[in-house]
Formats: sequence, C-alpha cells, structure tokens
Amino acid sequence: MMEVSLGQKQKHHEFTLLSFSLLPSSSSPSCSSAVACFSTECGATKLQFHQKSESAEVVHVDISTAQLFKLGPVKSVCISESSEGNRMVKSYSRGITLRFRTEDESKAFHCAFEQWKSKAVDASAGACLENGKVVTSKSKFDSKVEAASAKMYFHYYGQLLHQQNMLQDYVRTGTYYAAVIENRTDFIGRVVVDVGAGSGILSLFAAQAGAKHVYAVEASEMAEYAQKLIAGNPSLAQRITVIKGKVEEVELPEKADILISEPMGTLLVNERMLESYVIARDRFLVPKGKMFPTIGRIHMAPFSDEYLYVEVANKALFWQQQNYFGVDLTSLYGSAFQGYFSQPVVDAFDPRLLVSPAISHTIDFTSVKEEELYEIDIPLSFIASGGTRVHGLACWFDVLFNGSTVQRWLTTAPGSPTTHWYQLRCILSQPIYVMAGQEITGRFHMVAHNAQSYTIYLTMSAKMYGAGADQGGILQTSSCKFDLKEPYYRMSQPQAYTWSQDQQPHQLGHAQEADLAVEVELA
Ligand SMILES: C[S@@+](CC[C@H](N)C(=O)[O-])C[C@H]1O[C@@H](n2cnc3c(N)ncnc32)[C@H](O)[C@@H]1O
Repeated sequence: MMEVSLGQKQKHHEFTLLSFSLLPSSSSPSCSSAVACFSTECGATKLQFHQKSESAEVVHVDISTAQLFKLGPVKSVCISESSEGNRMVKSYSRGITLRFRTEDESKAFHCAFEQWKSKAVDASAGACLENGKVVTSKSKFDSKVEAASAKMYFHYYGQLLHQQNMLQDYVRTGTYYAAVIENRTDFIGRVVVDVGAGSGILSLFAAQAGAKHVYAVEASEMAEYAQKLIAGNPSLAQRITVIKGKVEEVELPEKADILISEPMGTLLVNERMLESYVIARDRFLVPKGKMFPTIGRIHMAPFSDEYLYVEVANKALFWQQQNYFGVDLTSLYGSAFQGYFSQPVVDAFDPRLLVSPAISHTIDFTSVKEEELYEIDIPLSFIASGGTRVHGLACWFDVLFNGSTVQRWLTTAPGSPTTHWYQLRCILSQPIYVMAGQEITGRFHMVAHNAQSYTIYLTMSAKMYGAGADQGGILQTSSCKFDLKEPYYRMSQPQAYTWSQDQQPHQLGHAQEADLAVEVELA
C-alpha cells in the first residue's frame, strides 16, 4: 500500500492486489499482479483497477455508487454501475472480483474504500447538477413507505428477540427447513438470494442443501448478527455473503437461480414485504427461476362468535359513564365503539365457529406485478350451513413451496398447529342473521397505505331467502373499515403464567412478547 500526495489538487492511494477480474469470470481473464488506485483530481474522486504492466487496460469505477462485499478473507467483490472511460453510462451493474495477497491487505483496502467513498458521496452531494438532470435519491421502497414506519419496522427486526420469536415458531421454521432439504435438487450448485434474511437462518438452510452461493440481503441491523451466526457455522460460511441493505437498492454480482424468503405478515400481506419479494424477483432472479415460497392464498369464511362480539362491544362501555370524576364521557362512546370495531382481531379460534366453507384468493409470487399488491379486491359469496348470527369474516393464509421433488404447504388455518401469525377476524359492528342455505355475499377490499399495511373495507350481506328470493332483494347489509396495522392481539389478554405453559412453548405474535414479559414480571 502506498500513499502519494501530489500537492493540493491531486492525491492518490494505491493497493497491490493478487489479481482482479470482471464478472462473470469466465468471460474475462483474471489480471494478476494488479493495482487498485483511489485518487482525487480537481475535486473528483476516482477508483481504477489496472495490471502492473503499463499497456494494460484500465477499469474505472464510480466510487460514489459502488459497493464492496467480502466473499472471503482475501476475496471481495466490487459492484458498480458500468462506465465507459471517464463518461459514466449508467445502464447496468458490473462486478469485479478482487483477490488480495493477505487478510490484512484486504482489511486495509475495505477501510480505504469506505473513506474514499464517503468523500466521493460528499463531493457529489455538493456538486452542481447537469442541466435537465433530476436527483432521485428515493428508492422504490422509500417512495412508498413513510420514513417513520420504515424506521420502526427495521428497528423491530434489528433485535434478536424478535428474530427468536420467529425462529421459535417451529411450525414455520420447520416447514421452511423441510421444504428446502427435501428439495435439495433445487439448491445443489445453485445461486440463491435470501430476501430479508433476518438472522440468516434460511441462507444457512440453503447452504446446507448444497447451494453454490447464497446472498443474504437484510436491511436492518440484524445483518451484523446474521454475519456472526454465519461465521459461527464455518462449514457453510464460505458459501454465504451477507449484504446489508434493502433488496430494492443493493446490487448483486450475479443473478439468482432461486429466491428464498419469509415475507408473510398477518393475513399474508401485512408489512407489505411481498412487494419487496416481487421486486427482488424482477431484479435478481433468472427467467423461470424458482421462488420459495411460490404462491400464497388468503382464505376467508363467515364466522359466528357471540362471546367475541360481546367482549369487543363491552370495551367501549367505559365511555358510557356519565360521572367519571364529575365528567360525562358519553359523547365519546360512539367513537370508541367504532374504534374497537376497526381493529381486526388476531387469535387462534375453533374452526367450528365458521358458518360456511371458505373461499380463497391466490397470489402467484412468480408472476404477480408489484402494483397488483397495492389494492386487493375479493368478491365474497358463501352459503350458510346453519341458522345463526354472522359476526364477521375470518381469514387465514397458506403458502406453497413448489419444489421439484416435494410440494410443501405452510398453513395458518384454524385447527392446524398454531403459528405466530394465528388467524385474523374482522368483526361487523352490526352482525347479520342468516338461515341455513342462505347466501351471504359481499366484498373484501384491501388498500395498501404508506405505513406498510392495508386499510380493509368489508361488506357482508344476507340475500333474501325463501318466498320472494327470486326478486333478488338484499335483506341486511353491514359494512366496516379496519386498519390491518392496528390489530387487537387477543392472545395477549392477561393470563396466569404457569410452568406448564413454559414447558409447552407458546408461539407469540410480534406485538405480544413485550406484553408477556410484563405479565411474567407481575406474576
Ligand atoms: C419476517 S422476517 C424473516 C427473517 C428470516 N428470513 C427468517 O425467516 O427467520 C423479514 C426480514 O426481512 C427484512 N426486510 C424486510 N423488508 C426488507 C427489504 N425491503 N430489504 C431487505 N430486508 C428486508 C426485515 O428486516 C426482516 O429481518
């Protein structure tokens, strides 16, 4: 390494490399005994690679947009936008594999890269724009998602306790493990991208199944823990690269043969991570590449649960007090009642509460367009199996891993082993009465919002039954609006914490761990 200062205007920083080669390595010879050189000339920061011989071709890199990833102790890859000579032509990304002579030289290069990059970014931020050029600093993710929501979201996933909660959902993690290992022919010798890698667990499964290389992309601080966990499994670590960043923004050195991800939120779509999964597909997956999971289905059926209805309605009774320390609260009763009924309920319920067989809506992850997830409109039509009061719509989801060897479903259905997603119920503030055989129609309309969730508009109607039905009149109709972001986690109701519960681990919903911790402390 050598640093040469040539007065105020020019400065450069050279590193000797064992070799460098442009990816894919088969199409470009490796240049041995090479030099990497950072420099500033008249305020412009540059990175160039060239062979030691004078006549060798020089590869220019725009350091302000380049990213550097460690592939091993003495091997790294530098991803940058393509360039032609000094004119940057931003059309596609390019990877340059770098081999260092020693681990120390590799570390020193990485350190210098970060310093020169921040200089370059600062300089370009202060530079004048070319005529007609627009600064588009917001990525697809940033332009859709409110900054405060994204901050809280990645803060949440950056904590090990929340990753542990998902890892301890053995139905979930065990199904992923089985789906990968039983379909090892889909992974052996393949390039895999783990979309939202979290702790890196799915990357480790893919490496166990024989993947040639796994790129584990994770936007939150969890990326550092994933790196640690992967390094702690040295037989797999050589084939996994953790990349910290959003799948909407990072560049990868090669295309993937298969994507693996766990992008499912409550009711499949909450958190809006399916959109990131689809963006990753369009950015990184080879044509006809595989996706694990491959499809998702939302299932819906009307339910009857008098007990739940009364419980929710009673919550608003507090606001019926006319003398609360001398204050009449009743003017807020109506708003409180509406507020409680705008919360979808998350819990595990007995499937015998369902009033008719379920219908389903399928989302094919391999072909759905990202924009199609902004608004999901599902017409409802059921035949009641008995005479009862319908209190709303119960929903759950499943996903399919369409492996070449085994097709495996991960289900969150009522009556199946409970997962941390439980099921979701949207309660109508005005229930409807039905007779056996009566048709229930309606609409389940979900509209995405910029806090990474959906507003749900539910309408359910009971059609006229018996005499006069042929005139097609509607007898009763009931509509409600819900915010999927603000569910009522019914499982977090104060419960006595007993040792027997401890021995049969409970899978908790995301927002519930803190509640339980408080209950345990108070017990
Ligand atoms: C539901 S967790 C799954 C974690 C891990 N794959 C597992 O199965 O245990 C989703 C992870 O994706 C990450 N994530 C969400 N959106 C992302 C995005 N746009 N780019 C990169 N990571 C993202 C989150 O930070 C979180 O760690």
